[in-house]
Amino acid sequence: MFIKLTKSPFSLTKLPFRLIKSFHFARTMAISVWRPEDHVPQEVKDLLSSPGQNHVLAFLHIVQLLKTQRRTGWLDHNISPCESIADHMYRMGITSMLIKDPKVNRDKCVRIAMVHDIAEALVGDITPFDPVGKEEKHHRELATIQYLCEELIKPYNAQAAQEIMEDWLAYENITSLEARYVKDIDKFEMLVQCFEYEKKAGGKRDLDGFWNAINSIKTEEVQSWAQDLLQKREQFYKQ
Ligand SMILES: Nc1nc2c(ncn2[C@H]2C[C@H](O)[C@@H](COP(=O)(O)O)O2)c(=O)[nH]1
Ligand SMILES: [Mn+2]
Repeated sequence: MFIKLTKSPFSLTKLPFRLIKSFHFARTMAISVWRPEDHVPQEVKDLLSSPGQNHVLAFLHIVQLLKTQRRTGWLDHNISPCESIADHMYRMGITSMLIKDPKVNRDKCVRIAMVHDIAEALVGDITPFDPVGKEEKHHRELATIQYLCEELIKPYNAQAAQEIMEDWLAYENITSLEARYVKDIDKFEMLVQCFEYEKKAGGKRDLDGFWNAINSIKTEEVQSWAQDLLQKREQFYKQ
């Protein structure tokens, strides 16, 4: 959907001609307004508009898109088949159960892991290098989680909608120790997967670009896992 800027915010008469020309271009500049509802599969729209509205089923049909969408970072490196978005979140959930730090609520980490990329069902898996950019990615993902919680989850279970929204925002804004751990596990799980793909390719695949992510890992416990992984990778490439 596009919005056309038709009203010029100031009179054109005071500007030199060269600017007027470019302003005409600017006037017709279109701003794309990305909306989650424009990316909902027709089957789900039909289900939501039918008399036998089933919000649980509609939501689960959207969650299915996490099971089928492959992770872009690997596709960009021609790794096929590769893991889906759901595969990534599942192993993050399992990893969260292993945290030893007694200050951490592990169950809360599992919840955050399970929902942190849920908006990608409609937004897609955007890498840090994607031309979409961080701001637009955040806009799309926030609009999507708000849509999922308000339109699909809340009509069935308002409390669940609130909790999922809170868990997603905690991750997005890193507002708790649990969110910090899950942010770290997000990168660590990706690096474990990266090493698994490197080993599967017999070391012939260049995935070095992923390993800078180790610098984003802030907690001591997850960083210790990552350092051990790095050592095993170095040994693998020495053999
Ligand atoms: N090369 C890198 N790719 C990265 C990094 N962090 C994430 N990614 C890829 C992996 C996914 O395909 C996609 C988004 O991942 P999220 O789990 O953040 O949704 O981007 C990185 O540091 N380097
Ligand atoms: Mn993730």
